[in-house]
Amino acid sequence: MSEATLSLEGVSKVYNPGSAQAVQAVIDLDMQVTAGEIVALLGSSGCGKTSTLRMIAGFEEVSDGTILLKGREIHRLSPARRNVAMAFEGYSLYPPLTVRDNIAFALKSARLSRDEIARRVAEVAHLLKIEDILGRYPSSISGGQQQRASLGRALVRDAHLHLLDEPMGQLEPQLRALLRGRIKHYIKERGMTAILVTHDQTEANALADRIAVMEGGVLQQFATPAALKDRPANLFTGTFIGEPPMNVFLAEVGAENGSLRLRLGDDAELTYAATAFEEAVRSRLLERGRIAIGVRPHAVRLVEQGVPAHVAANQWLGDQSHIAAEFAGGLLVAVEHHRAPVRPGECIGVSFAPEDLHFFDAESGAAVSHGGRPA
Ligand SMILES: Nc1ncnc2c1ncn2[C@@H]1O[C@H](COP(=O)(O)OP(=O)(O)OP(=O)(O)O)[C@@H](O)[C@H]1O
Repeated sequence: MSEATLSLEGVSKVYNPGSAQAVQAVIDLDMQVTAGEIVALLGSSGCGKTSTLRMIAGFEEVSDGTILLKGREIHRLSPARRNVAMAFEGYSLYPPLTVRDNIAFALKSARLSRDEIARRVAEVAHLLKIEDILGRYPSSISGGQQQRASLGRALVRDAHLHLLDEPMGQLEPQLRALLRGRIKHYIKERGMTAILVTHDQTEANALADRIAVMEGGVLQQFATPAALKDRPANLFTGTFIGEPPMNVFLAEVGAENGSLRLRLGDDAELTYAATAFEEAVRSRLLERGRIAIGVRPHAVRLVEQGVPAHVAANQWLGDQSHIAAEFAGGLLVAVEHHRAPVRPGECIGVSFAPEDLHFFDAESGAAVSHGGRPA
């Protein structure tokens, strides 16, 4: 991996420190972003992703920690001196300027030639499908158009780092899907480094090389989309990433005659050949005795000889069936890629292949193993 372009070291943010309204928005965040990478900060509302972005941009003070950009400490510099371009969720376009002049503003300040400015503005306007509103003022265009103008104003700039706060939140799904592809291509072609904030997994998966999952101000995992799905670091990431969410059950672990038994509640038991799990995994499971099992809905198999489950609902979504069934004192969700002929009230058999099982510590939620191998 090449040298980190951006480095966050022990970064924390406390709003209203020392008062009754104190909020710990970001806690001891360590993160390295490599040159040319697109990173998504992903998490639910209030998890601290926007605070993180604003600290990097310089619109929010860092309460503790260090931010380095290309080896230079930037966290005490004014936003203008950081060489960071940001597209704001609230757009913040200059009202007296046309969309064209908004986008060209930073290029004029950087004293680029008139031709170069015109070329770049036209290019980014084409990219974002806003060629027809370049002559209009912010107050006379829609929210979605303002958002694209704000995005254009950031993307057009030369900067060490581009920050995009919910860059497509106002756009309808078709346009969003089109622009995702175009923006990724634009960023990659130019070797730009970008961080985007989103609460939309699809957007993070489509755009980002790596995703930083945050919750309660704490970075839960920072990994590629594939690694987040296949090897979630803890129960939070496991259940947050993936749609429908991962099924989770508590189990008592036992071993006898070369098999591993997982007892789920009073009425369900899973039995596997002990050799399906590496020795290190078996001993970790037996040591704990009680474990949380995670299995993704797409990995649930419906088989006649499976463990019994009672169908509560079966929804056909046009290209897949989502089946919810009462299982081990909870609800199990299974996804079938055909129209599954099962009805509410019916008893079905389910099974899980050992390679599809994720084990988590029942108390801390930390991952123990994935697919039979240690986490
Ligand atoms: N200016 C502020 N003063 C006090 N508390 C704040 C301020 N800005 C954010 N917070 C609080 O800090 C926490 C993190 O907020 P932040 O905006 O960073 O989260 P977020 O994940 O970006 O959420 P959203 O997606 O809703 O924007 C929240 O509890 C929020 O209420």
